[in-house]
Amino acid sequence: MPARGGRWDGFWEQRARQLQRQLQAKEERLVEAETENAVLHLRLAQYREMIKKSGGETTQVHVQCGDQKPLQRPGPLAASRLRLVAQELRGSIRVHCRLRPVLPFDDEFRGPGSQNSPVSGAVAHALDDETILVECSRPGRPLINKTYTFERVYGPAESQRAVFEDVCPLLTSFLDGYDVCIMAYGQTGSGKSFTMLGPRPEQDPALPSGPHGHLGIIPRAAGEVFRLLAENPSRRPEVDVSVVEVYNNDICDLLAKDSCAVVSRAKCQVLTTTEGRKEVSGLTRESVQSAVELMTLVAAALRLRTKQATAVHADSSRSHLVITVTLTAAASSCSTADRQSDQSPPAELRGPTPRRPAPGRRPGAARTVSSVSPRTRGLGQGSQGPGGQVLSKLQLVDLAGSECVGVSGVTGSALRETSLINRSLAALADVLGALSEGRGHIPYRNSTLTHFLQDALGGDAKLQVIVCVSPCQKHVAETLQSLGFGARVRQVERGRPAPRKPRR
Ligand SMILES: Nc1ncnc2c1ncn2[C@@H]1O[C@H](COP(=O)(O)OP(=O)(O)OP(=O)(O)O)[C@@H](O)[C@H]1O
Repeated sequence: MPARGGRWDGFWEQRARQLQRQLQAKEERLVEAETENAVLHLRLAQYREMIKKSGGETTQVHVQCGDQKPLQRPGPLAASRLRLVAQELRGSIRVHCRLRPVLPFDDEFRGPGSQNSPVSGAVAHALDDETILVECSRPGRPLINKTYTFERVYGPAESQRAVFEDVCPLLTSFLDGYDVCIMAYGQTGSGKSFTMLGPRPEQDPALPSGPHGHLGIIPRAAGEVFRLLAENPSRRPEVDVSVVEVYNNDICDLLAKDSCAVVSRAKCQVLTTTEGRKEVSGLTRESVQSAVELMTLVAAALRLRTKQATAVHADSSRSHLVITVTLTAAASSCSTADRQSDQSPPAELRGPTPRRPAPGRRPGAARTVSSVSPRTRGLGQGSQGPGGQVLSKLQLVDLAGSECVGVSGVTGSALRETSLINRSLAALADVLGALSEGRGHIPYRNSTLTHFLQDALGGDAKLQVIVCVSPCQKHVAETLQSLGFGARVRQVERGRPAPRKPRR
């Protein structure tokens, strides 16, 4: 065996790298096999259910005739549950991609680099539910097709409803005590606000009760959370909401009012609690009793959000928007997920243990607006739940868009905004890159955005990233960048969730 030190160091380093690569390849195969196993478990459960419903007749007939029909494709809800199971096996992060349609404004705005390009020509295509293809052409070079796979890919024709259906299982997790973060990422004008909020929600409060086919995830989620809570009022749920924008690296409280009740856009700081969690100091948290109340607050906050027309998008958001819904409720004797559907994954496939509040703990701040004193909410005080109370946080994030300054044509203060947006998004990519490589130091503090979202990015929250992309030729560089970001997020392994601990 070679001696240590001197020229042998290189040998050992090379050997270590080789073994690490082998280990990684084996681990990837293991995760794939476990995911397939989970899918088979669910199919088996579905088949057993079908057999039960048909009194066993179908099986007998199929067995006698040697019927080898392929398994039925699961319905949308079953498919959502399957994706959730796959997420849990992958370590609580899933990445979806949404390709928006070519829109009239794609022809209106032409950046300096796009004069000769076919503006409305779609070069990105959803090949199937999980694959997106981008045609990359460069002058004098052969056309290259690049494909990316995600847990789900939505084509241009897919509805807001279809996108929301995949988010729904995360909302049941939220009610069961898990922290959840749903985040839209993408280039300016790629459809992030449309996906998260719907069209022009600050003008129309986008109340979930109305007949709005275009409602985005946030109003639909508000409706769904309160619908689920109403199913089990004995949990005595309390919901509060805060809305902030991260603008030019500052956190601004969009619900804050001064002593004359005039909106103040107070600036806040990120703090670390004694439990090591990130909270925002002095943040206004309004107690809400219904989805309509929640969305009315959101709509008011959206009117304060910083916007600016650019050459790519006439109504571009210049800040990252984070809506945080906090739920405190008595623990349910059986989880919302269990009650909700007979399509629940087997118990051994469920996710991490939900977080419980420390006795008397109320995260957040001095200016919390709530009708109930935090001291009345200690563990074990709820009369319903044998395990006391659960506390969970749902963060809904509409990021500002990445953009190429040359194409968006911004100047002056907008240029500073753009540069800070791009820097914070680069910091986000760095954090996820560091997490995916399992680095010892994760640079959360390089930007206010990543510091604020630290618990969602590297903690035990269930994180869903929706990468939004434009189909147009003129945006192809940004599209590839966004898809690369999504692919990187998929590499993040945050440890396989532990089985849920029984509640006492
Ligand atoms: N899937 C879609 N179907 C129809 N219209 C869409 C879709 N996605 C986006 N749009 C429209 O495209 C325009 C740009 O979308 P949106 O405002 O969501 O972009 P964005 O990514 O949030 O941009 P920015 O980062 O600049 O704020 C809007 O007019 C929106 O209504």
